[in-house]
Amino acid sequence: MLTIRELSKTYANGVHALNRVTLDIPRGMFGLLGPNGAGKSSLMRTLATLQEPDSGEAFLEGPSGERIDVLRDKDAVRRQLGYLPQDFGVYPKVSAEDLLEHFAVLKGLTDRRQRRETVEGLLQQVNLWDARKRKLGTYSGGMRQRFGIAQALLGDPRLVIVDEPTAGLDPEERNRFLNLLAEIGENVAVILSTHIVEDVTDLCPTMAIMNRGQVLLTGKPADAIGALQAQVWRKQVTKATLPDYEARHTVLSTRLVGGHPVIHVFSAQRPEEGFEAVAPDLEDVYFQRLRLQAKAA
Ligand SMILES: Nc1ncnc2c1ncn2[C@@H]1O[C@H](COP(=O)(O)OP(=O)(O)OP(=O)(O)O)[C@@H](O)[C@H]1O
Repeated sequence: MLTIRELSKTYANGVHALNRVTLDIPRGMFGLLGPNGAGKSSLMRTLATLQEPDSGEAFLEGPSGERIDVLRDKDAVRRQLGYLPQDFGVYPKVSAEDLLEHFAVLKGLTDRRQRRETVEGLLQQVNLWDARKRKLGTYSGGMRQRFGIAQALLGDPRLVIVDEPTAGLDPEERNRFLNLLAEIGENVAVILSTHIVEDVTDLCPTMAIMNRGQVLLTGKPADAIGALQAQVWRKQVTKATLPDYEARHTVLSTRLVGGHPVIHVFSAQRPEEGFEAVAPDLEDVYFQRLRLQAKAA
């Protein structure tokens, strides 16, 4: 659905935000996972035609199978695009229904009856129908994000980009929001950028891990997890000995369990006495890739 080739971007301050990013993004949910500053927003903004890369290409498959040049044919891309930016702001004194109606006009839905049907349908789809007359300023974070998805879906986009949408949502709102995205992903390509590993584990059939402008891994989460089989080991240690373990081993993560640090270590063999093998998960994959990159630097 979307092919990205060798996209690079260096900002005026010298930061390499994108370093030859190459990705193939199919229909369905695609998780773009990376820590803060990885370059996710730079990539999302580039695909949303809001900023220019220094070099590289990107092509989107159009409704009749035609190739749309994302970097050159911006209007054609925008007609196929729904975008929920990281800092999506709403007018607090306006109702959801009125603002969505307003966005629909901007999106070119000129026929009044058709527009009303679209707005109603979207408010129902994102479960805000009962709250449609309320001012957006009274909405919870999750409701605001669901409103953000409604505006992104105006005009039946084939590509939906959502940038860090679950940050700051409580678990219930987060689940609700992710379920909504999964439903949308049945028909179109949805790129979900996030630094929350579970967002990707729970619902993305394909994914990429990104850091410092580079793609460190791309593929199916299950394959990446499978490749780490029998190479992740766990041990409970003390706070005092933790730095020694970190010096001797590739420590992927440290978690306090009952006040004691429990470490996950990446190693082809049992690192030493007292370590037990654990089934790897996507968090192990994520940290292993970040550690490998740090070592190579
Ligand atoms: N307009 C800009 N000018 C200069 N540097 C920038 C600009 N925008 C982003 N950066 C820098 O580029 C790098 C990548 O930023 P980007 O926002 O793309 O990352 P991110 O993965 O989306 O992280 P976050 O979740 O914090 O937004 C960071 O080091 C950031 O400080």
